[in-house]
Amino acid sequence: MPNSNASESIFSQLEALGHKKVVFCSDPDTGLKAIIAIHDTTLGPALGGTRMWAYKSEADALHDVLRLSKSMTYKSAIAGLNLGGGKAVIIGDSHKDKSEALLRKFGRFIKNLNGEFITAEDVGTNPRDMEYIRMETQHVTGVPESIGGSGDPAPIAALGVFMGIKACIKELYGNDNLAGRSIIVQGIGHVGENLVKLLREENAKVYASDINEDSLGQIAKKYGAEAVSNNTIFDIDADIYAPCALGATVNTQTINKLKCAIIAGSANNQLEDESIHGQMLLDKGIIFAPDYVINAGGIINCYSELMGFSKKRTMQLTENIYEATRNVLKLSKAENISTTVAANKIAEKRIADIKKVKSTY
Ligand SMILES: NC(=O)c1ccc[n+]([C@@H]2O[C@H](COP(=O)([O-])OP(=O)(O)OC[C@H]3O[C@@H](n4cnc5c(N)ncnc54)[C@H](O)[C@@H]3O)[C@@H](O)[C@H]2O)c1
Repeated sequence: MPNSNASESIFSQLEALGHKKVVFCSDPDTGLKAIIAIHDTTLGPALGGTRMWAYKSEADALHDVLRLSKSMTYKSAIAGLNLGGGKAVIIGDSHKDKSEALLRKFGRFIKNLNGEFITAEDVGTNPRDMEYIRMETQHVTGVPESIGGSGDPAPIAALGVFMGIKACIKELYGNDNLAGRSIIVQGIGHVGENLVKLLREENAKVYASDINEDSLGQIAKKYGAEAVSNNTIFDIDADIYAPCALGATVNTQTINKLKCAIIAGSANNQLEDESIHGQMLLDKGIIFAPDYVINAGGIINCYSELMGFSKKRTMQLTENIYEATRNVLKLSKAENISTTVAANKIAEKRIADIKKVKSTY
């Protein structure tokens, strides 16, 4: 998790990122220490996951929740959802410090926000935890399917990434057929495996890598992908690199090695430095599908759960990621700006436009 600038005042941090509200939740009885950050609610209630992490300091936890909640505003805006951006962090070790009482107490804090913030699972939390939160508040998504939830978001997230990849292929080659195209998928976890399946169904050549060699071997065999070592992926001459494991894998060192023409994957915050590496990719002519644009399937799944949409409607909304990605690539080309800057501009324009709509009571 990124380190904070602890010396900066809390209000100047909120002002710098444009947050409207931050709630500190403290309950010594259950050991709960949590921060809920609401970045923007122009488009709708602020939705974002609850991350449980053993932060080194409270300042680091605040820094993380502010950064993550802002990116949720942009993710929902560009996906065309009527949701604002928010996020919560619970400070603690998810393996040792989690309890029913802690999660239910946290649910009470969410309840007190009267729907301004809605949560979901994230790093360190799971559907069972959401079930506990649900015992205290309606304002939670990602509960198990058996109690009316939308279930595992990974297949939907993978579909969104797949549509984003197709949009990039279309931009470069004039058609979006993946047959015969080659792609490196780094990280064959929940999203990565579903992505490999979709790619292989369209006869793309898939190079798969993962640090977990056992599951890599099994998954590669199951879908007819070629298993490759994580150390060699940047030497492979493939059309597309799909980071589906960790953030910051796109940096000065890897950009200089990379042979691919397109980067498009599910991992959050793929660029080590958004402005430096976004510009580097633009200069090198590598198409970068901004992660928050193409990995929006997870939030679309949550939105569908809230709205009571069918699976079919969820898939349709996710398929719109194709058009959203095309629009980003077109603006990037027209204005010679990085795709990240282009995506931010589109998201900010939608928020500004809807703010005007909402000015009439
Ligand atoms: N699950 C979702 O719905 C969803 C939605 C949006 C974005 N994302 C993002 O997509 C990424 C993957 O999510 P997931 O749910 O599939 O996670 P996951 O934990 O199921 O899978 C991650 C995989 O990456 C592998 N991995 C870890 N470090 C690696 C490395 N250095 N090199 C190669 N492989 C490595 C792990 O072994 C694991 O198999 C994450 O960044 C996540 O934040 C996930």
